[in-house]
Amino acid sequence: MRPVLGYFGPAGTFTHQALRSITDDEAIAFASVREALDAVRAGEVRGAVVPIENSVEGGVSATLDELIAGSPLAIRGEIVIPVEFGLYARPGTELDEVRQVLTHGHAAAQCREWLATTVPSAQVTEAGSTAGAAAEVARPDSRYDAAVCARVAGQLYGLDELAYQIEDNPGAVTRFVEVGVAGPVPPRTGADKTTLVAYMRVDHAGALLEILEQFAVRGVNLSRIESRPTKTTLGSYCFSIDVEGHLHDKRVEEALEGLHRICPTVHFLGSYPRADRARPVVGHGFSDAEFDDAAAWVRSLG
Ligand SMILES: O=C(O)C(=O)Cc1ccccc1
Repeated sequence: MRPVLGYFGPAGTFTHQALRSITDDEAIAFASVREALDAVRAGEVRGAVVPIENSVEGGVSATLDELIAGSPLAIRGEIVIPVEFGLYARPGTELDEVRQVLTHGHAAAQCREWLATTVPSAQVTEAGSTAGAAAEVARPDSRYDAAVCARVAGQLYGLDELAYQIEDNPGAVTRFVEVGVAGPVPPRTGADKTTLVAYMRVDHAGALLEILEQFAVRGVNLSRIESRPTKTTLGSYCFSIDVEGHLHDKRVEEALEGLHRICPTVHFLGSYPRADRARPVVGHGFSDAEFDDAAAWVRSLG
């Protein structure tokens, strides 16, 4: 295995910026989330950084699906960075000449209003990534006039900035995760998150409520829950869930035991330190000491 990290590239993607915020070491770009995670599974890289959630668009489906698509992977850490977009074109292109815009779907969604107002006649086409779009626009014979991407990508591929901060929701952030092969769970920091995927039974009413109850009755707060189709039949869903806490917190451990009892399948995708280092508020009756005390009391009953 090469002791390097992979990332969703090419150079200049927001994912690349997220990676650069944690290391200056050599890293390998992959053209898709799937290729980056496949390289982790194949042992070609020691881990990979991929986008997972955006404050405007929600979950990144490719990542949520690929994380559970093959041999077990685990999230080792998260990175949250602000995302600001610009419109970049080959030198000489004016804003009113822009007819064809190329960008990643999440970028298009976050700049939809600005594009519709400022370049109303432009057609927006989805690219594999924002930096890939910039690289394509840089080709002299490209059929695309401009790319929506990060400023670093515009500069990297020799494009001119036609506009900056074109996002419809200023202050948007994207969350990225560093993923490795599943192994021992890192120790608790006191400010951790746990990611898992729970499959819902479809044979009776209230199955989703039963999943949520496992957390609620143990005082475990969720920071994200999203449904994803299981890809088997119409109407069959699983839930991708982030919980506040670590596998070795008693309340999380017991919630996972509860899920295991009621769900046909549960994937554990890792416990890792939160990017914001915020410690969860543990309600009365839900601390480790209170769980231990309760268990000791039951044992003492005979
Ligand atoms: O295409 C990129 O640059 C990515 O890293 C994916 C992405 C796209 C838009 C917002 C955040 C991340």
